[in-house]
Amino acid sequence: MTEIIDGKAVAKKVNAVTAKAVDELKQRGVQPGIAVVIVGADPASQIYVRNKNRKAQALGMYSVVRELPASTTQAELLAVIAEYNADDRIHGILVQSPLPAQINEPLITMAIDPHKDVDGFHPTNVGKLLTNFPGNYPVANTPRGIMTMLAEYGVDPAGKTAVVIGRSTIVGKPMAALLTNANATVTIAHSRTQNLKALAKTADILVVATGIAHLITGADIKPGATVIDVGMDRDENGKLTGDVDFESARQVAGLITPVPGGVGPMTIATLMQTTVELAKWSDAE
Ligand SMILES: Nc1nc(=O)c2c([nH]1)NC[C@@H]1CN(c3ccc(C(=O)N[C@@H](CCC(=O)O)C(=O)O)cc3)C=[N+]21
Ligand SMILES: [Mg+2]
Repeated sequence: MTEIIDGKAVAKKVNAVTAKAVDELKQRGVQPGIAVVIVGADPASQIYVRNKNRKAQALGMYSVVRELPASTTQAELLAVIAEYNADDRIHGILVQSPLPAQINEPLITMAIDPHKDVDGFHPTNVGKLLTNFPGNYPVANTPRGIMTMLAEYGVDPAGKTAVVIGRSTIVGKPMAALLTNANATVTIAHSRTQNLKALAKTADILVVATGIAHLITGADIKPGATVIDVGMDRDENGKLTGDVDFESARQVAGLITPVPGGVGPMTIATLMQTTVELAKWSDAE
């Protein structure tokens, strides 16, 4: 029997723990704060930013959204980051991607104080993840949220064959690192991978983050596998859909995330969790 992983329900559990942690920090005089910076008026980005802001406020955090025009220069954006790096009310800084062409995205990532890097994209934090460094540091929220869902549904990656389709800095690479650190045997596949679908079918844990709607179908899935769909694609009718063809995949998978209601809500919940952790760690310093 296939079980559907309820990302909304797991997110709710995570958010309940976060709300308690916010209260505890507030009693010590610290209100966790997040700054989200958005450059340009991409409507999809604006919706995510609004959702993040609403969730942060609902959890009792301090939340600011800075909307900058699409014409913002590299220097102007760097100045905004410097401002939040120096602002003691802000523990997490998120610069929403994508950024306009005139902005050098890696340089922006590097400009964020690694202790305020709520996305976990700064090379210092990526390096710590890759080296399985001890101690506290932020880790990319989408893959981390996926690890939380796996744990919640009793999926232990140790010894399992995992295939991650997608090699982005945001999802694929940190996902592979987390699964490797959890003792899975991990392959990263991508658009140039030969025999991609045959490879996918070897996976006990299959994570699909390609941006190609319904790339993976039931025929490409090992019976009983855990299938995690990171896709946020639009179908012919403009409806949100995943990289996995849910209807055929659910006939074969053991566990599967839906889109919407899977990875997305967990990303936001984990972002809030990370913000509170950054506040806690900075308070302990
Ligand atoms: N620096 C940065 N960090 C990010 O974390 C980041 C980013 N840039 N740029 C854009 C992407 C996208 N993203 C999503 C988060 C939650 C949902 C989400 O909650 N989705 C819901 C439904 C959304 C809907 O219905 O439209 C779901 O899947 O159920 C989606 C997308 C974070 N991103
Ligand atoms: Mg989802």
